[in-house]
Formats: sequence, C-alpha cells, structure tokens
Amino acid sequence: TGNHWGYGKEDGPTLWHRNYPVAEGSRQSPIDIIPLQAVHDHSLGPIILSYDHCTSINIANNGHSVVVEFDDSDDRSVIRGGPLDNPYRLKQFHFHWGGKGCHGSEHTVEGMSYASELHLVHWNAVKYKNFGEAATAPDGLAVLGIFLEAGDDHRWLHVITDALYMVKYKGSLTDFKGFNPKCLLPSSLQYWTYLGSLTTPPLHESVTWIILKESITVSEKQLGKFRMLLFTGEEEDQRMRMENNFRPPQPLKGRKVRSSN
Ligand SMILES: Cc1cc(=S)c(O)co1
Ligand SMILES: [Zn+2]
Repeated sequence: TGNHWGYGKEDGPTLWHRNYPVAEGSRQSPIDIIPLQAVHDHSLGPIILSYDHCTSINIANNGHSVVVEFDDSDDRSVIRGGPLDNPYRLKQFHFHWGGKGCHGSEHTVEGMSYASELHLVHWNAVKYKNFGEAATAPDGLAVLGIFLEAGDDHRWLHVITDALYMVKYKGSLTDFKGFNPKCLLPSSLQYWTYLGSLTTPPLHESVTWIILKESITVSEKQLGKFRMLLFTGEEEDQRMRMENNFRPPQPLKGRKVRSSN
C-alpha cells in the first residue's frame, strides 16, 4: 500500500522504481568500487571528524534498520574536509547487514561484499535549514560508509548490540545517551568518494559518499544480535527477521570515483 517498501520479493530493491522513479537515475547508490579505476586526486585533503561533543539521543528500529539519532541543533559534531566544501552535521548512524554467513554491505569492492556496512549520515547546515531540506539537495548530505568484516569481537560495538533487544520490533525506540561513534572508526581515514544517493527510498540524489578503505571487524555473535531485530511490529503476527537490508550496487553511469592519497 502507498509508498511501502522493503527488501523482500514483493517489495524489494528491484521494485522500488515503481513508487520512486529516481531509482533509475544517474547518480544512484550503492556502487561497486574498483580501486584501480579510482582517480587519485591530490587536491583531496583528509576528512576531519569532530565528534568530541556529539550528543546521541536514542536508538530506534524504523522497520528498515536500527538507527542512533543525534542532537543536530548546532555544529557540535561535524565532518569536514576531503571532498566537502562545508562542515556537515551528524544526524544519525545506522547499519545494513546480511543473513547468516552471507554478504550484507551495500558498496562492494571489486565485487566483494563485507558482512555489514555502517552509515554515518550528515547534513549541510550551512546551506540548508534542516535535514529534510538538505536531503533533497544535490550537496545536502554527506554519508561516511564503514565496512564491517566478520572476525573478532569489536570491543565497542557491544555497547550497541547489547541495546538491540530493547528495539526488537519496528517502531520501538529507547534512550541511548553518551555514545560517541568515534570508537567505531578504523585506524586509517583513507577513503574513496563519489556523488550518489540515499540507498533506501526516497533514494534522493543528495549524497556525497565517503567510503573508508579500511574495514572494522565484528564477530558473528555481534552480527547475530542485529539479525534478532524484526522488520515487523509487535502487533503483527507475521514475524520477519531483519536481515539482508541492503540494496545491491547500481550502474555507475559515467561517474568518477576519486581516491584520497
Ligand atoms: C538518510 C538515510 C541514509 C541512508 S544511507 C539510509 O540507508 C537511510 O536513510
Ligand atoms: Zn544507509
């Protein structure tokens, strides 16, 4: 009904173009990144993350992913530098992941998928008055993508995975204060960058993507806790585990991917 969408056979990524024709647009995400075809742009400076005074507010299950929201009423936590002309305010972060043992990331590297992908979503508060307005502008959003590779336990991710039981059902939300996503960054901030879109409807072509080359590791146990989340609400009798909530790579359509040094 209406603009309902999901990741199943009846409502998944191959059908989103029916309600969201931009799905077949010229700057859709994610994409397959081919490192050797990326252009080394020496004018690309380092990305700078100023998260020290970030204020996380809550963690929620929106029926598509699990999202941690931040206070974005001022410039307390921003990303700047790299391909960005302005500082962009941290608004939320969320994840995309697979089912048991299979892939789950949205971006791929030479066809290789990771187990999961973390998206830190920021908006251009210099040019736009709120997130909603920025989300429809070509330079409105900047999303930092971090690959999660199955391996050892991540020493800080348990703070998130231990809270997931509280947001099992679609529409659930709970306090989540004092979390700083700086603890989820890999040691290197080397990145690829390109112009793309949201990877979920409404698929707005408003995102400057910054994908870190180095992944972080998470254990199968930690990934298993993400898979205990449900796409469905408490009141629904059909329980559907939240997994494989990723869009496959989209056509590059002539875009250039640039690489930091
Ligand atoms: C704003 C936003 C960005 C991404 S990448 C997503 O998956 C959902 O919502
Ligand atoms: Zn995302």
